[in-house]
Amino acid sequence: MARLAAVGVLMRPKCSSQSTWSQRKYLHAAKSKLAKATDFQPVPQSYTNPVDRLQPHVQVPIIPDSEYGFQPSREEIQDGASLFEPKNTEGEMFKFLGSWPNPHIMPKSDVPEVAFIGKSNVGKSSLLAAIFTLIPSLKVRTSSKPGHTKLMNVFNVNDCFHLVDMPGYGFNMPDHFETSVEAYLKARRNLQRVFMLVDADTGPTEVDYLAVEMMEEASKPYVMVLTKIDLAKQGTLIRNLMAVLKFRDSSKAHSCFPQPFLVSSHSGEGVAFLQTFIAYITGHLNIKSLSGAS
Ligand SMILES: Nc1nc2c(ncn2[C@@H]2O[C@H](COP(=O)(O)OP(=O)(O)OP(=O)(O)O)[C@@H](O)[C@H]2O)c(=O)[nH]1
Repeated sequence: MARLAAVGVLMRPKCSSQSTWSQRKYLHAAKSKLAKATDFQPVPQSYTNPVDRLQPHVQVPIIPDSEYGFQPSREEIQDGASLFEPKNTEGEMFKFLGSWPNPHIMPKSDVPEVAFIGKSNVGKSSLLAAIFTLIPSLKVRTSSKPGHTKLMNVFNVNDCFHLVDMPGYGFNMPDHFETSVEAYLKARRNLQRVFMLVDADTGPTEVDYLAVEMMEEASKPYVMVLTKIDLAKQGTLIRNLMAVLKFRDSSKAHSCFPQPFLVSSHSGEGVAFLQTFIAYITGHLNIKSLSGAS
């Protein structure tokens, strides 16, 4: 728990060697393997943490109890997820606020914001669509074509917080990526947490580590989220989860929340758990069992 408390407050100084995104992108040959639709077994949406179903297949604790920062009860997860349910039939408290290419022309706001970042096609827009699944009036556009999301799309949740869908990096990333995403991370004052999405089937790639560098340089706290867990075979999922944990334990991950999250936007697994975490870190859910997980 001490370690979790530290992550909440301890933002290390910026790295001395500051490289720009465009420098980084040339360092990287983005040739990630395409996710294969093997072993697809949808599971019903649940109010559990998907890590729990992997644990029986691993001899050592995947995440030791001492490292768990966020372990809400089933009732607390139901409460957290209910924040994403419309309070009236129109769902009018949920709004698409707009799209912007850079943070300087975005309307200023005091409402806490969380952003979803990841490489092209990792499933950012799909995750937002899954989060808003009970709000049919709120359409989030997804595409199988990588690099579809070019602007920063801001959604208002119940006037409690904003969720921001960021342009993807890597293949077909927009030319203005540096002036949009990098500038947003550095300039946006109400940004509370970045959700760094990684494909569960391929695991973290070089280009993801470059994005992590960007967040470390901006001193922004981030959380690792493995997406498309319905596509990854169990062994692959465990291996890639371990890779994320190994990275978390490295000297490069100062601002990383210790507990990764697992989701499938198609089957819904892990979505309620993630919704609860968002509700919690933006200050809209009181979880009795937690003290230092923010
Ligand atoms: N099986 C499966 N497919 C998914 C999941 N999430 C997304 N996809 C698919 O992956 C593709 C890309 O999803 P998007 O949500 O558009 O990805 P993105 O990260 O917003 O993409 P960019 O616009 O390129 O940044 C789409 O064909 C989705 O249907 C998932 O959880 N499971």
